[in-house]
Amino acid sequence: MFMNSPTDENVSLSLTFLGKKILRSSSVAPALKQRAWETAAALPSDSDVSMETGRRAGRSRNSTAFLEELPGSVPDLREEVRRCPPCPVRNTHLDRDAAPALCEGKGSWLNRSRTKWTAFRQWVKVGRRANAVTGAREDTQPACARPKDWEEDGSNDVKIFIPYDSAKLCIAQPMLLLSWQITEDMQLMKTSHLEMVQELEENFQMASKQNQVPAALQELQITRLELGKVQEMLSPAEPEEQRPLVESSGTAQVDDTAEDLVEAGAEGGTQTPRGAAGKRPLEGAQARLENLKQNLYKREREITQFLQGDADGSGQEGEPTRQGCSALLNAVIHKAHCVYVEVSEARLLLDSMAEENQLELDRARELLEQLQTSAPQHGNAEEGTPKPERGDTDKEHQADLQTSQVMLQKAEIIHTALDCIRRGTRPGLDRAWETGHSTVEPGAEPDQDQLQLQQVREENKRTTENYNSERIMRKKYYNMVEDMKGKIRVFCRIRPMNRTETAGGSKPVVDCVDEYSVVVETPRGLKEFQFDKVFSTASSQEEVFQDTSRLIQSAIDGFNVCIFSYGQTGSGKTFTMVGDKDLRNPGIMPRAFRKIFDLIQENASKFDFKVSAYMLELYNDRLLDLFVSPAEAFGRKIEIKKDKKGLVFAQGAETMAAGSAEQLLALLEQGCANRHIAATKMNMESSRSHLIIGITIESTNLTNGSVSYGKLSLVDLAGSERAAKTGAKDDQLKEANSINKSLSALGDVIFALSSEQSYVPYRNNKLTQVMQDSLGGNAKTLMFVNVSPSDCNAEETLTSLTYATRVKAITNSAHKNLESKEIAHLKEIILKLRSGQPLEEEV
Ligand SMILES: Nc1ncnc2c1ncn2[C@@H]1O[C@H](COP(=O)(O)OP(=O)(O)OP(=O)(O)O)[C@@H](O)[C@H]1O
Repeated sequence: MFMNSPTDENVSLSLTFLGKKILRSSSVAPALKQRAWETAAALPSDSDVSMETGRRAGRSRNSTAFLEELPGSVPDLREEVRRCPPCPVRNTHLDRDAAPALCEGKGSWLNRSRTKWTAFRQWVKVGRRANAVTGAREDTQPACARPKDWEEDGSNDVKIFIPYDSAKLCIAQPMLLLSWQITEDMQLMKTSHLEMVQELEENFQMASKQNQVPAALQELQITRLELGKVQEMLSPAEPEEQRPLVESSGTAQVDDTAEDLVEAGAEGGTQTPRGAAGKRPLEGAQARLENLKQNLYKREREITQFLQGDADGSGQEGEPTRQGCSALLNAVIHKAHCVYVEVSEARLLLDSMAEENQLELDRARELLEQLQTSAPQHGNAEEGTPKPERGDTDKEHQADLQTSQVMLQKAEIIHTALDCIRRGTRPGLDRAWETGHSTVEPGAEPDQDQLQLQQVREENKRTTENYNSERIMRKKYYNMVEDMKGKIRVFCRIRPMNRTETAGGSKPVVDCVDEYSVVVETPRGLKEFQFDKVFSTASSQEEVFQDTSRLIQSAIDGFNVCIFSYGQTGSGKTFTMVGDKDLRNPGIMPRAFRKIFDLIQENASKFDFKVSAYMLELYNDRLLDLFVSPAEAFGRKIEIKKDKKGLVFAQGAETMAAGSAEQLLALLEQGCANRHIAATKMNMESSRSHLIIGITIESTNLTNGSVSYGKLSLVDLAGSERAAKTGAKDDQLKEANSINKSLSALGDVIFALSSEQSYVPYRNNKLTQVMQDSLGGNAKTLMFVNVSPSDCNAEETLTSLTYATRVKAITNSAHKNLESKEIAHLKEIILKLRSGQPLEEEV
């Protein structure tokens, strides 16, 4: 290729060729290829080079920078070409001179090409070597200056003729040249990297050497601080001058010198002059530690002396302060008491030590008593025996006395210490010190502070008791007022844990705080509920009934009374209302029957009573009469109606008269036998229906003839249940759905009543229809909310208690169902006329 016009582009192309890039064949005219390779070494001036560089930078700054940086890049080569004399490979004549054999056709094409290429490279090297010899810098005049005639030519265009076959090699050679150059460059880079790494290592070593001393000092400073803290802990009442030097030297002095540290470690805490700088810092720290150890031993000795009653050294220098010892001793005894309480082995050990000590104490006291009473009797010595010298005997006796006193003191101190540890009480050593006694009895008179503390404690106790009793009274009166207002009363009963729950690893989470409050442990903390009465797991059936009996009196007096139990399945509703299966623990119903007839008996001289009862169950949304056989019951249609006074009655159900409690009990047993009961996962005898017993008590006042109608409704609701928990399937699932539906309807009624809504949805379910006169009606109502104590039922328990809290808000309007004598007489006449009976003439 030949470029006559040295445009930038052409220069670029030709230099690119020289600079190890292969020319693109498309830019080479085929005709020219045939002739020769011609390179226009444009030899641009410096300004041209900079212009060129700038333009390229505009196009691709990164690539340009890269080319300019690498040896053999475009500017490099340009410079090289500029410095060197024209290439001698101008034409094939050179070939002829250099290797005539080749020119004469000897040698292969490849050999000839190689020779020419070698000549070209030698020409390039000449320029480099010349540069190296003169040490010329790039910006100075090149050592291998251009021949003068060349400059005189005034032509910058130098034509380099490369034979075509050489050019072919040139096309191949740049690759070799490139790889060679890259290898060389990489070698250079590697060398420089190694140098850099070495330099960095040296720097790092120097820096770490510089840092080493401060780091060590810092470490030692921290050690000193820690030691200072240890000493502080060990000697709370230590005199000022014994405090660790660290306090005075400050905490952030990282640049402390080794001398400072030696100072800190000086023996006995006294300062060593700064001149003692030959010691190493660690030695100073060790000395300090040694000093601390010595202090600790000293303290231990002092305390031991103190405990042994060796107060002889009082007033001596270095004696521990009384407060310090007392505080420390208290702390030790407190810790020992904690261990005694918590570790059974320690308890055993201390108890056995106390027993041994007691024996020792008794022995020591006995011995001392003997010695005190048996003073040496010099005159009574038996005849014939040599009389000891009076002075010797006295001395011996005195010595024995002293020894036994010491023994007693020792035993008493140990006794005090053991007693304090066992009881966790503060030793009365301060008082012993003050009074000069070395021993203090466990029951020793407390000091003024203790007396005050005792008084405050007792006062607190009294105040708490007063508060509690007042709180209970307040609740009681509040309930009475609520009762008078007609509020439904709610009792809560917690049943005991059953075997399944205990075996399953459940734990109780429900507890009664007092007789009006119950708390449930929930994941979010304790939740407290207040009721008119709370019965704990320990409450008996009798106790539960006692609070209920007042209502039975109301029924006798002509009020409409309803007692019902509500709660999760298996929570103890039937147990509360009916009792256990064989009625060894009768519940409210049998007890109520007895109570009715007891009261009737009591009032027999004033009233005439008639008692009748019906017994229904609501099973799968059907009301069934329990006084007839199940088969017959399914054939009957029972409807809930209301009389003129708003009292509910069951039309179509048998009503049985009862003249005694036994008759009523028999009826109850008969009814319960007909009731639907089945075993579920939650309860072996789960009631699958709601049980409703209505007992009507008609009482006629024998004095004025007035008649009152009291009604006692006793309802044992079926338990709310989750099918998954009870394992209910098929028929049981149907039963459970019906139970839940009716309870939900009851919930709606309770919600409407408690929120005083104008419409109460009694008619939505047969259960709510039956209970209409008990909830919000003309009744005194008592609800039992039965709960399980177990954590596995905690969710249901919370639901039940929340439900029951709502019920408490409902107000009934209870009033006596009373008729005057006249009305009663007129009613009787109407009945007789209707039935066609003759009317008796009144006298
Ligand atoms: N206070 C209690 N003391 C001793 N045992 C009790 C107590 N309460 C309940 N139980 C026992 O727990 C079991 C379940 O009680 P109960 O049948 O009364 O539950 P329930 O609430 O009526 O259940 P369901 O709604 O399924 O009929 C019974 O064996 C019962 O004897």
